[in-house]
Amino acid sequence: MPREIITLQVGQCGNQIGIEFWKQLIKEHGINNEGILEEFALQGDDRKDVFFYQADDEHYIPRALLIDMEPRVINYIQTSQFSTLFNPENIFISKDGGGAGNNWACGYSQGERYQEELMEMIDREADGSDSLEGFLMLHSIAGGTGSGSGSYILERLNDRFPKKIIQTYSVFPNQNETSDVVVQPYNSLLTLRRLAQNADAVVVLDNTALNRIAVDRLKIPIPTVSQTNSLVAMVMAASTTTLRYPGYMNNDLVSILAGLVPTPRCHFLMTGYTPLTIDRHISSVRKTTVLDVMRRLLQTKNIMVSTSTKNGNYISILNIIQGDVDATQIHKSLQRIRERKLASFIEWGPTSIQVALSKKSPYIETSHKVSGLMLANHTSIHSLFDRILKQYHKLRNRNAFLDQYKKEAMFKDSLDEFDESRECLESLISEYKAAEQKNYLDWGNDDNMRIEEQQ
Ligand SMILES: Nc1nc2c(ncn2[C@@H]2O[C@H](COP(=O)(O)OP(=O)(O)OP(=O)(O)O)[C@@H](O)[C@H]2O)c(=O)[nH]1
Repeated sequence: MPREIITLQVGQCGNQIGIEFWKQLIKEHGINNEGILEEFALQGDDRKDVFFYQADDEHYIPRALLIDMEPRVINYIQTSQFSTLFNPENIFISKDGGGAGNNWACGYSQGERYQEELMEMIDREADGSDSLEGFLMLHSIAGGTGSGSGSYILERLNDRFPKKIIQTYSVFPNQNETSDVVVQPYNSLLTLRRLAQNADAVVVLDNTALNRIAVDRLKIPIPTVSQTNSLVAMVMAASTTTLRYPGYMNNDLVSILAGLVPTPRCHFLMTGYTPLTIDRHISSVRKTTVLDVMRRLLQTKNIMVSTSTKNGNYISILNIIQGDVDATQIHKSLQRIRERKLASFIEWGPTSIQVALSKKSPYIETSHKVSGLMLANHTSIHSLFDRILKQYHKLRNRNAFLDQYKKEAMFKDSLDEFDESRECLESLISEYKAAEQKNYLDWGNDDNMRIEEQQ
């Protein structure tokens, strides 16, 4: 029985990374740009029905909803070579087409305004699955639509489908760039509250780290958006391989997340991938034994979040290893990593690196024997949230750029929404800091207990 997953791509970034994800998926499953299965892929034993369904004419159609408040990116997709891949009924562009002007409040209220149409699309798509497992949302947290409308949709999804998994791939803004979106700390803070409260898992895709990896590891002096997006697509495709190629374990999202998220609030995940390639840029990796791959996945420089995993501890790790590998190599590598103490884990629970061996698509040639993706829950993610909070305080202390927000009903009479979101983020940061302590499971149970702050 397939456990179907519906993908919602929201806003410019969501749709841009979405199209790269689908390009990668159709390649891996031997489906052409129009959705037709290639002759050579007719005998495949892969599970296409998790992410696709077949139309009456046998075309494979992505279980995807393309949502934006301005038409540019979706129009581009509709006039590209993938114009017939998606179900036109699953495309939503707001009637006024003006976008959300990089304003969370405007994006949120547009989500509310168009809720009927949006929920109708989601319900129709959900009714079309036999055994829906959940939703993936792709978006950025810093603009207006992906962050604001994305937040609204997350809340509605949680109300309407309380038993379904909601996982997001959330793009965090590049902290090293002078931002084109001056209010991105506001938008990020408001979105993080919804991600904390309404998602089961958030895969953090950090533009700061993606850029650094493209420059340092792949020697691309000025990476384009499309180049960083192919890194994202690689990670997204790899993180779904165990769902798409049947194996013994990790065949559904529930089992993947059960191992990665032991306490529900700490559900923000990091990724690492090796060996990396984009276009013809290949990282300097020549040798890919299982141990090499697993060791590299633990190096901060390969992790796609701009925090240092040298500080703090791993709460959990899942390595998805693809290639010609047998179980003995995995056991030996795990033993070596333990002996060398290459990963520092939390002390309040049973921990070890979980490994899923997964098939590779037979239709794509790769230059390396073994490749690996790490999905990890690491306490140092709080430093990313700390940075957003600091930037937020800078703006908020001056009450800077609040007029655009006050124009929307939600902020007209009070700015409580900001304060509540700040509290939520502060509490998330405290939770991750507490998770670094041995007595984390007692934390909050005893008023007298103090958690030592680790700077
Ligand atoms: N990695 C990546 N980041 C992107 C992409 N497009 C935009 N971003 C980032 O996303 C943030 C801006 O969000 P957008 O997705 O452009 O905005 P939006 O959600 O469409 O909202 P509005 O433009 O206000 O309607 C910035 O931090 C950008 O750097 C993309 O294709 N890939």
